[in-house]
Amino acid sequence: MIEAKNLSKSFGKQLIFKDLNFTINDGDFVSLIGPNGSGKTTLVKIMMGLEKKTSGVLKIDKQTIGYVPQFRNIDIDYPLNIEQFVRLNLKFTLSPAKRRQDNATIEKILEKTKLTNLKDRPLGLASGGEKQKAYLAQALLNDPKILILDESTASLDVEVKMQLMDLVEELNHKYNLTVIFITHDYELTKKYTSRALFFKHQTIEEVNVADVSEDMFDMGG
Ligand SMILES: Nc1ncnc2c1ncn2[C@@H]1O[C@H](COP(=O)(O)OP(=O)(O)OP(=O)(O)O)[C@@H](O)[C@H]1O
Repeated sequence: MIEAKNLSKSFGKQLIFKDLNFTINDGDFVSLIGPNGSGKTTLVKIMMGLEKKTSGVLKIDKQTIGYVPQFRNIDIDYPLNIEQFVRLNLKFTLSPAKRRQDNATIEKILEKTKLTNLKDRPLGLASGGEKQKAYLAQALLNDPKILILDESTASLDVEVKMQLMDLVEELNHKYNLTVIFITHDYELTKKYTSRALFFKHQTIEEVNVADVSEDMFDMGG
């Protein structure tokens, strides 16, 4: 469970948000929506311990968080294949027993993310959706209880976005994985998320997903 009480953040004199109060329960599939610059990424950075809050309380049960970034293309000559890329998040070990365990973990994760048949494909030659699945697999490596998708579907084709989200939805259902989805995508918010937290005027408001409207994603700030 994640619980914020009067959580505030400023960068110098710039107030980003003030007195946020919300709870995210285990197994929730929540979207964080709102205009550019409203503080969505800043909030998840605070959750991940990458950024300091200014005041208030943020309680997160001691649990690992997986993070999937926005899609960025990877050069065609990137040296690793999909399996090697997913392995990057493993700690290097010389212990044969630990290596066997790691191999089993990798196999399981590739299966979970439906990458088993693609594991030898050079990442640079993989499609956009396959690359995002590889990032997802990496994020799942340490068995997180919370998965943060930071605009992870942006710049993917509609069909590919849906495939990635179907997979995330399956993980959410099967493993009660909490999903926090930062997005500017109206359709995906409606289709996949069960709760929406709307960043507006330096605060957030819980909105029924049925009442989410396109203007809430206004890019104008
Ligand atoms: N390290 C930093 N130092 C100073 N200002 C920052 C820093 N990080 C973010 N900001 C500012 O904080 C504000 C909120 O940024 P943030 O990235 O959290 O917004 P966002 O809602 O995720 O935006 P977007 O939808 O465009 O990704 C912006 O004005 C940004 O410029």
